[in-house]
Amino acid sequence: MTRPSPTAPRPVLVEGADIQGEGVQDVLVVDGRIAAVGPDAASEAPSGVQRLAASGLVLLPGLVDLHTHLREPGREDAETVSTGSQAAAAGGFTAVLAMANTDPVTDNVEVAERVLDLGRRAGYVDVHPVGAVTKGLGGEELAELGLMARSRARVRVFSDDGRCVHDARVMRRALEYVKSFDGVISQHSQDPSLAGAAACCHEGELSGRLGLPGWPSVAEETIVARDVMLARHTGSRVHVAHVSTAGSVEVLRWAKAQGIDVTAEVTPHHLMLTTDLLAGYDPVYKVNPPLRPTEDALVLQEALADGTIDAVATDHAPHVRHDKEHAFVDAAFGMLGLETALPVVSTVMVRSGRMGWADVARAMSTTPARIARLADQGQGVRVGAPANLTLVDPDRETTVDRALSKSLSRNNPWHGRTLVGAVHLTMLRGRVTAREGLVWGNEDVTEEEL
Ligand SMILES: NC(=O)N[C@@H](CC(=O)O)C(=O)O
Ligand SMILES: [Zn+2]
Ligand SMILES: [Zn+2]
Repeated sequence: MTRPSPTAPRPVLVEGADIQGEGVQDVLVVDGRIAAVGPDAASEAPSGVQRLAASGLVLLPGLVDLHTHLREPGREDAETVSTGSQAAAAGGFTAVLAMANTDPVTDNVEVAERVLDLGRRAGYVDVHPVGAVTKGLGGEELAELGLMARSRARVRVFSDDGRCVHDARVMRRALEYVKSFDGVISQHSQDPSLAGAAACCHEGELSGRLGLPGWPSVAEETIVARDVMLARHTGSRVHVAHVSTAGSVEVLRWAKAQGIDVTAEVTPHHLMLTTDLLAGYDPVYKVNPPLRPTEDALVLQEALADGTIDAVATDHAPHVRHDKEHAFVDAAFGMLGLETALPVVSTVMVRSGRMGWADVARAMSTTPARIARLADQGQGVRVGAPANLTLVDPDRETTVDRALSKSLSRNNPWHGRTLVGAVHLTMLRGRVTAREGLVWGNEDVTEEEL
């Protein structure tokens, strides 16, 4: 296939796609923006327009991931900004928030701008660095929150993810601080005194039987409850990362009813994979927070459908083989997610009738873009919006093959599973970044073209 032009892309006419599942329309893209939607789009198309036959496909606004681990700087053996960005584009994403638990930690302007620049150079998706809440993720001293916010990276999302900001006083001060520039704290909710570093299996009958250290639901729920009260007290925004329990959903539902400014995300794996998978001690299923029982997964699905949970976020967490292939208790926490997120959501939420495609657009694009205050993303399929678009084949079945991933890592819990709904094409500001497993970024462009 000829490579789509990476710069000054040709005008594109997307013909006959079902827009967010709400009706078949043509969409004209000119100069990286949506120029027309509807029956007149074809007649407004300039000569030389590239036609993209899209009948039978669903057109979504480009997906936005609030929670991605890109591992650069520090663990470029597991993932780089470039390889993670390629996986993101292949998965239908046009923007990702890159978590701060890198080495060095993204707790200052220099690292934040470095991640931003690496993302721009790669050119597959917009990469927005998340800033650490505390220096070195140490949980004690606040990081350069204001400086990161005012830097070129315009950081708005702050998180010590991987660790919980467990000191209530530190959390309160962080919330007060980010309020001045409309930032948000994304919390990894895990009370370390209730679920320590060794905790790796949902605490219940199975953890006892398997002899694995238990990670009780209440270790998440007490932090969620505390944080919504701190958000109420400070009038600031708190975001709950990877919600995994029915009790957390109850707290969120209550907090939202009070008007507290809290948002939450759920991962595809917590929607679909459950504790019983740990019975084989396969470390590919070891993740933080742990996979929960079916009852929790069902409540998470309902809460996503009714909006109590605002967004889907991948928590894409690549790890090299020698960190993952250990006895269960010693293996690293985390699993890949960027390339399977849309197919999993399609399978669990759309095929089941729990959500329509417009709901998917909300949970995977519009709302995450709003939470992260991204100006250029999540604006929907409407005239004037930047042409960040994802074409989905809603009926295509694929059996996941970990060897085909763009990620450098292979810790893929979906390997061998058949999912219904696949990403066909991704477009970033009018430029095709992924199509049927092929990806294009700035690295494919010569210096002259740039
Ligand atoms: N989710 C995980 O199990 N691991 C994440 C950290 C995190 O999201 O807490 C990682 O950085 O590997
Ligand atoms: Zn986390
Ligand atoms: Zn994470």
